[in-house]
Amino acid sequence: MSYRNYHLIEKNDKLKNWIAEKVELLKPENVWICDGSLEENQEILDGLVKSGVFTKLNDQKRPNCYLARSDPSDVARVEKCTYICSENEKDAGPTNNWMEPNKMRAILNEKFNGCMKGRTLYVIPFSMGPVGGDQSRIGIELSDSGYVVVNMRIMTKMGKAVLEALKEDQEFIPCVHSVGHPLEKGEKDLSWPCNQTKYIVQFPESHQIWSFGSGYGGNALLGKKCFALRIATKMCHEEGNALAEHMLILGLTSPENKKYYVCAAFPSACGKTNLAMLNPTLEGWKVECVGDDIAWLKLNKEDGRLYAINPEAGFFGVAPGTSMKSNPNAMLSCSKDTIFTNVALTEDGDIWWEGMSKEYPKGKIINWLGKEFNAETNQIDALPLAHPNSRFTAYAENCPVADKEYYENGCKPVPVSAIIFGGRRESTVPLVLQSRDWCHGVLLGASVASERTAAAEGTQGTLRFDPFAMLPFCGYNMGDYFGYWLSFVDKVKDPNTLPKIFNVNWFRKDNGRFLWPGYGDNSRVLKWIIDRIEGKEGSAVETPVGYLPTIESLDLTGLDDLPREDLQKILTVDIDAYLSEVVKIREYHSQFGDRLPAKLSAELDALEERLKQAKN
Ligand SMILES: Nc1nc2c(ncn2[C@@H]2O[C@H](COP(=O)(O)OP(=O)(O)OP(=O)(O)O)[C@@H](O)[C@H]2O)c(=O)[nH]1
Ligand SMILES: O=C([O-])CC(=O)C(=O)O
Ligand SMILES: [Mn+2]
Repeated sequence: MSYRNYHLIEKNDKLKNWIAEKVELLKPENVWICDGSLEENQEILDGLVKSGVFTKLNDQKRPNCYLARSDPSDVARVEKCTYICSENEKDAGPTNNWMEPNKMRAILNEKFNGCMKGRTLYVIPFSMGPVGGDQSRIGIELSDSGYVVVNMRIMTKMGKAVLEALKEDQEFIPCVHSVGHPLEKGEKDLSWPCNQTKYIVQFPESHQIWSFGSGYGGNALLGKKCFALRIATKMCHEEGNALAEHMLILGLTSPENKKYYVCAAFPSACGKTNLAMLNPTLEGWKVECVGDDIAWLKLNKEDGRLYAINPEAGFFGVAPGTSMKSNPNAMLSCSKDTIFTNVALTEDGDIWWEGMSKEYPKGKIINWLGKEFNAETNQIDALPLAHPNSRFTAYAENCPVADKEYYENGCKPVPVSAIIFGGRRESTVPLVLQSRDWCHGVLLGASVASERTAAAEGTQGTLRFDPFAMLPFCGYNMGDYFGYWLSFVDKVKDPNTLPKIFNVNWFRKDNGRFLWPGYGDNSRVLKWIIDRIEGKEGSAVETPVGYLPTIESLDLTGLDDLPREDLQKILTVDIDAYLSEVVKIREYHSQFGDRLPAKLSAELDALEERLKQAKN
């Protein structure tokens, strides 16, 4: 077996043995230990272009950018094929697919046996969080996909420095990934090899990850959803004072120059990236981006506060709908050094997607499937030009509003003042509300429901519960996870040191029209949240579902066009709608049986009681 860069692993016996064992199973043609250098990256990129996987974009327009088109069947996370294989079925809980670990291991052994024939096995050492950081953790991904290597180099801290930091007795998370398409001698490769059979498997007790058959995003970039969420949730629960969450982290500076950090959990494709880098329409306010998808939080026992890091180093952002108008900072983040997946290619070698501009670009366009389209002839069978879940992979540090204080000082944990939950809800849920206290806030998280999006397979638009926006990402029983969240109030001397909890909804509609302008105007809601944190008098009214702003307490300067009836609609609590919501939440929670914390049921009962009283 020929190894490239063998010296990088030579001193670590545990790592060396693990790799050797896997090489025997996977049977690759050769092994490439990634050092993470620019030269190495360029070599892999050039190879991907040569083999037709990548198209290099126009260097004048998009320096150092590439386009990949996936197989049409491999465009999103596959939740049906995602498993939590705990020893005990009950520990995976009713919201996860489960299979007996031994049975799954037998399947995986069969699937992975020889699956890398004719291919290079890349060894990808990566750190989630800054290399050597207090809250950071290390993983090693084995993959037969060059696409995965160049994406992991953007999404994580990847390469030699990680191996140097990894001590022999230190834990690393072993991640094995294959596209599941071995090559026989002389067989020509596909531009996006994958397998119709897919397995995305987490073994929570032994902290192992195995992924087979897909090359796409959350299925294949194993540092992201598999490690930083599914395995990390389990590790945090074991340790007892940390959380791994599907949350953005933003720094918010007020006109008084006071800085606050806010985390927000919304389900996939429900606005995290947009909120994380928003340009406030309110004068004097500044938003800086720490992270747009995942937060690792840790309780500091001394001051009773939660401190957050972004375990990722890049954005894997939703492309459609992103424009210089809706999210200029995301557009600028992907103006260079970016990998685009499943977007359209324009005649001048640039990219395009629905919502980037009102009009189609001129000339010949190649859609995400490789089909030709022209604005003049307008063949509708080539639409949409970009897949609804097409994505850009961009360096966080290329974001114009990347939080300087954070990124230029070694990514040290930041103290969190507020946690926001939210989802995509046409009706019922108001623009913003504050929880009564921590436990009521946990109920808000446990009750998040959202209309389905393109980020995962399934019928779009139908409502599904997605507690804490973690439904596809919790690595253990979600009932236990609710209990764990509740327990934080008992871990601190004064509950006031914990972040205040809020719920938002940017997506209320009336006859198909959004009632709230959203995007940069969401800064008005952030300002209200700060007013609440600072205890500003008269900023809220108490309602059965929590504290809501009055129209007067929202800063609407410059929003004269917004009809006041619309505002009234999104700031009113519809008691009857909430009463039927309570029934649905209770039914949803009942699946957790004896793992549902009594304290959470009591919170829900109390909410129902308050609603009933308001009705009478
Ligand atoms: N109406 C409205 N749409 C929004 C708003 N914020 C985001 N969106 C749209 O929601 C979609 C997804 O937004 P993102 O910010 O990419 O979602 P995300 O939560 O980061 O998604 P993942 O990366 O899948 O976890 C895009 O089409 C946005 O244009 C808003 O305030 N109002
Ligand atoms: O995991 C992915 O493929 C993309 C993502 O951020 C999500 O779906 O939440
Ligand atoms: Mn996400």
